[in-house]
Amino acid sequence: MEGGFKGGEAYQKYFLPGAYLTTYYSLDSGPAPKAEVLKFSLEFLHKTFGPGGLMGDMLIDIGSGPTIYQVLAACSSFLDITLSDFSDCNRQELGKWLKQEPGAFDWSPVVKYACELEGDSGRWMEKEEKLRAAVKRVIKCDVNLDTPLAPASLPLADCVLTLLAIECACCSLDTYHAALHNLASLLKGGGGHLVTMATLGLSSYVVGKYEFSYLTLEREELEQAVLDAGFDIQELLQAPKLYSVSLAPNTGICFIVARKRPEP
Ligand SMILES: C[S@@+](CC[C@H](N)C(=O)[O-])C[C@H]1O[C@@H](n2cnc3c(N)ncnc32)[C@H](O)[C@@H]1O
Repeated sequence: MEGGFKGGEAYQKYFLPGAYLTTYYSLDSGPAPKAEVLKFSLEFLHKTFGPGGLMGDMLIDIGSGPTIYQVLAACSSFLDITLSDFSDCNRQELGKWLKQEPGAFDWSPVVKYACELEGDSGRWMEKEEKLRAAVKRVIKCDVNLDTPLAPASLPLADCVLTLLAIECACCSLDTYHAALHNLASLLKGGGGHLVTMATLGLSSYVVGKYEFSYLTLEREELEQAVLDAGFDIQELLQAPKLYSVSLAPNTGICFIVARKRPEP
């Protein structure tokens, strides 16, 4: 990849929410690797947040981007959901869907799949309404700050969710470790959970005509970073699910559910 690390400012200038969504999140374009990754993610999230899974008052999704798939399962088990992202364009895109504005992305195929997993594909419209009601705010975040949600300040959360975002925000393994520590500070001690998903073996991915950097991680590096940030890993799922050789040539994906250790 030319030009090395491309962080938050590149997202502000060059990220195209619409292109990202149609490239990586259109389920109805038939069998495609990206659709398999999305379905696999929805299945993992259903298992994690579905009946008998994680629940609580407050969940904060970090680096939401323009997507809402990641909180479809959680909106039935958390009362107060915060979506957050570094980029203005992504927060605006989220607002379009939440307020049902013209031009909002059609998430209905994804919502229907999530409802199928819950054994109720007929109630997808109610699911969308439930999610809209559960999302209480969409705010700026920067994982590289020791107060990632500043200037907003929220009560400590029961769960921090972050998919495919920290790796885009960090230029090195050291900054990745620091970012996880920053996210740990948003959680209740001794009970708060981190749920994260990273793509393995990826160094960049394409949105539209722009190539964004992605911190290349192996499973062991991800695992160690979560442990070092003060978590005990409760579940780790690695899968050889691939995105696209031309757009995002990864070697697999990895999910982790971890519980924050009690403060010393
Ligand atoms: C690949 S997208 C992931 C979006 C979504 N979570 C998903 O699962 O598709 C990466 C996101 O990270 C955000 N980002 C980049 N730098 C960041 C930073 N320093 N802090 C928080 N988010 C950042 C970008 O704005 C972008 O929305």
